[in-house]
Amino acid sequence: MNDDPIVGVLALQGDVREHLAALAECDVIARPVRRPGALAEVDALVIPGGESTTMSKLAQDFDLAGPIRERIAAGMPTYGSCAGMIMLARTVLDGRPDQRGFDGIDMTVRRNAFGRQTESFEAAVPIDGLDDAPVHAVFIRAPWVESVGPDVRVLGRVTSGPAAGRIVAVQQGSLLATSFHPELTGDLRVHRLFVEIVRAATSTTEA
Ligand SMILES: NC(=O)CC[C@H](N)C(=O)O
Repeated sequence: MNDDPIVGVLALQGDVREHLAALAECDVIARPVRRPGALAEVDALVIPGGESTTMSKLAQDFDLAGPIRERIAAGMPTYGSCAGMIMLARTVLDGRPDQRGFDGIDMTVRRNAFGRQTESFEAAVPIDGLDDAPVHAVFIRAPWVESVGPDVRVLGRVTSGPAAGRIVAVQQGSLLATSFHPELTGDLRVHRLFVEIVRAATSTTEA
């Protein structure tokens, strides 16, 4: 029954198509989620990169903010990349005062943290659990994680340059977040890692 979990991609704004394409290659059923009815049908959710302030507003306009928060609190596996990481954070620095996330991961993130001169850059980032080679990480006006709570596992940090040591990949239970955009590179390992998390979570709840 769990052979093909249904993984939704929050489709309000951002690079939705790229995540749907990456997930479709990972042996799951990938679907856009734009309405509460579609959310109710998915086992897991991906929150794409884009602009967190816009996503926050649209989530409220589309009556998805409350239901997503509730599903996450109830254990729905969720992966956020870039703006999606911001939406999953408990605390956001340099956000808009009215922006509201889904309160998933016990962490503080800083929006647009890498600064103007390094708005976009690429770096090799070793990720815990993906040990064969570092991930080629694409950062676009990305957040970094300033601090994490005791239940959050740090999976990856920037290894060189002025931002060396900054946390850019984390996991808390079935919640995963990266500052960067694996959906843009064709490297499916982060999506596969998430699908493993989804399979583990759905098999325990339905066993
Ligand atoms: N590429 C991205 O997702 C950028 C995130 C954006 N800076 C935000 O605050 O939401």
